[in-house]
Amino acid sequence: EFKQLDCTDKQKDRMEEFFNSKRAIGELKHDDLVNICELGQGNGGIVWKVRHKPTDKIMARKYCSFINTDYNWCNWCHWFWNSLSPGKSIYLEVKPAVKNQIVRELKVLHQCNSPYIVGFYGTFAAEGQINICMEYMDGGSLDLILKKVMRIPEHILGKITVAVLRGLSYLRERHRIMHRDIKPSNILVNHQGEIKLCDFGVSAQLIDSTLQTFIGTRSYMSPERLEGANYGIMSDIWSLGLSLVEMALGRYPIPPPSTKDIDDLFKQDPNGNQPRPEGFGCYKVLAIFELMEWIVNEAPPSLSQTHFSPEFCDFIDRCLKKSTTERADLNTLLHHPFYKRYESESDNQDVASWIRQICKIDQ
Ligand SMILES: CCOC(=O)c1ccc2n[nH]cc2c1
Repeated sequence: EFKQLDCTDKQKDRMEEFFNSKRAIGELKHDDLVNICELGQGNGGIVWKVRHKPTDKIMARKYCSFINTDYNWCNWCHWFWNSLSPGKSIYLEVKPAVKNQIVRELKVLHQCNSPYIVGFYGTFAAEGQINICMEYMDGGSLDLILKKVMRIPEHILGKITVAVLRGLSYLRERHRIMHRDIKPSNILVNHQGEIKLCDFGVSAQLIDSTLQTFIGTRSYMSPERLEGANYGIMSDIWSLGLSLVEMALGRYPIPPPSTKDIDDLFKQDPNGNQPRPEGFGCYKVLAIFELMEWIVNEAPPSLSQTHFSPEFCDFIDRCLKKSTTERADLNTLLHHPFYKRYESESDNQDVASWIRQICKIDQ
């Protein structure tokens, strides 16, 4: 798979362009950045769209929010309720020495350069928070895209699959790390049709300082990880499979919707680009612990050939095997017919026009 780590000329040009803008920016300083608007709740912090005043460059800045551990009882209650809110993970307060270690470890992000990984401008500590400045992706994350359309069409999901598998390959081959948190909100897109991963676990200390409690109402964690067993890249494969089913159906697929529910969804809106009505798919949302029991004990979700190609259905089945010995590994998936069908078209103009139409980005 080393060959697929090569980039097309267009990708090389884009990466060269990014390096040049990064060099022009130089050392990032807190006072050089001005907030424009909030982009979303990343894992462990809020993500802002910011402008770098000296160069006018637009970036995304994530604050890693820490809480102070010298909390008294009421802080603890605040922390406890806060940590149960969807989508947020809470970092434990770390001593300055440990915070410096996190900033040091995050510097590895300067070496994470791939067309499938969101660009990194730098990290710095300010006002007791760790800031991570990244490339701005004007299409946002796929969970936000999924709120604008009923579901994502299979040919777009094919391109997303190619980008995620290449991003995972890059992280494994060049940095010997897994992602640890593949899900729609950590896959970003832009109006040029680029699809990139963000929020991967590059800093071991930052991971240790993050409460590994089950945050929020959904879990993309694999059965083995939920059971506390050892987990690795195969856990990312499960998360990819679950994310693809959610984006293909337009709703979190556990508990699995009935065949009739799915047929109704597709009858209502065959190509799935109607905006999602309020209370869409108001199905029984399982409590987080019920959900995790379901993932560990029940059959995994799957797609039906009524609405999806046999290759896509088989790809999903291979990703969502509950046993890691049966689950397909990265190399197997890089040779799967569903991946092969999309790996050759590299310029993603179909993705670009789809994103522009949904996000009403002209150009
Ligand atoms: C909701 C979580 O969003 C992020 O973590 C994130 C990271 C980098 C980005 N660039 N453009 C948008 C971004 C969003």
